[in-house]
Amino acid sequence: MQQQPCALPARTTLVVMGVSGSGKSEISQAVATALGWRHIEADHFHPPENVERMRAGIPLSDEDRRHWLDALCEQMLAAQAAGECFVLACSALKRAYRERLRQAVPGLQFVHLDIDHATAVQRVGARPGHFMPTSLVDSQFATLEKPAGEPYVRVVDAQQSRQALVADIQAWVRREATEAVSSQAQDMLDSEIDSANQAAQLGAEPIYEGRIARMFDRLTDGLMAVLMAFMVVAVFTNVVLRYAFGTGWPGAEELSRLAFVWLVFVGVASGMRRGELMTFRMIRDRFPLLAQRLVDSLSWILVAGASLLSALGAWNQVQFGWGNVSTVVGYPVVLAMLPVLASMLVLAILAVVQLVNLWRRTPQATLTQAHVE
Ligand SMILES: Nc1ncnc2c1ncn2[C@@H]1O[C@H](COP(=O)(O)OP(=O)(O)OP(=O)(O)O)[C@@H](O)[C@H]1O
Ligand SMILES: O=C(O)[C@H](O)[C@@H](O)[C@H](O)[C@H](O)CO
Repeated sequence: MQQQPCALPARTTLVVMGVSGSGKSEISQAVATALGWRHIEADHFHPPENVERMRAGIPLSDEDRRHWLDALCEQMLAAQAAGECFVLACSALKRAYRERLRQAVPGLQFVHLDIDHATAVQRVGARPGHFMPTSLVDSQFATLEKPAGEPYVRVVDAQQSRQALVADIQAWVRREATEAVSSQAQDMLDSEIDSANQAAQLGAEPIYEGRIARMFDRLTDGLMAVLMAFMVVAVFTNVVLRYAFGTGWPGAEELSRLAFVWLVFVGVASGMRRGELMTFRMIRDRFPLLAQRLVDSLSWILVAGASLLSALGAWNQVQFGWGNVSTVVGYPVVLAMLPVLASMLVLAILAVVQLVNLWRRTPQATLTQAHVE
């Protein structure tokens, strides 16, 4: 059967292991055929001396198996280099042998054909012409270190029918491949989310610290608390008056709207000072350090420019609204423009401060500090 190029990105390598007579050769060949994977028969890579030893009833030693395992590693790597999945039939009796194979092919899967001594002896004895004598079955069991507990291992009862074994192994391989693919997909998704989180994040450090900053924070925090409390009380009072007493406070909506405008603009200035505004750095982070500084500088110049333009607009509105009053309460409408003007001026100043910071701090500090808004 012709091997298909191996399309699965994970769990594409399998060793069918066990003592002599467990059915490695036959079952692994059937599994390889069913999956369309390359079949590698480890017995074909024993040097002639090893075969002669076994024929003579002498168990192989670690040393005898060393070069054989090396040859098997080469075969597995060759299959992988050719882009083929493979099933290797190999006794792999000791943990150290399996580790040697895993070293060459990380993530290698093992199916252990677990068989009892009597069945193994019976099967080996019923194979006329094979070099392996039944006298060596004892030594096979003596050497065997079961793989239970090692990674990517399935133990199956080798006394089952051939069809049941092939179906079981095939299903396990497919399940493992699906799980590996979905966990790879999950990993990719996680890393996408991580990089998205890195791309859009809160600025890590405050722009400016010091006595004035502390005063500014106290002032803005206090102002926001008062505005918030006022809005809650105004809206709540109005609702209670309206539904409980059939009256109302006509100015509540207008004043809470005004408080909201103040809250937003005071909040923007406060958030900017603390470095808490959302920043996007996905593209900027791909530049070398110097280019990052230049991009950051340009970004802060744009922030300063845009803030100044907004301040100018707010100033024009202040002049225009001078003398005008609101319809319900009658407060001067410049009160709604003042927070915009003040906030935009603060933003422009902070942007200039940050521009200076950029070139005064070390490149590393600049890296964590920079905002591209
Ligand atoms: N599930 C099974 N039921 C009955 N007989 C089986 C089963 N699997 C394999 N056999 C038979 O058992 C004998 C040994 O099988 P096989 O040669 O595949 O084992 P092996 O583990 O590769 O042995 P060795 O390592 O000595 O080559 C063969 O005659 C095979 O037809
Ligand atoms: O590690 C081993 O002792 C050998 O690989 C044996 O398992 C034989 O090769 C096999 O049994 C003969 O078919």
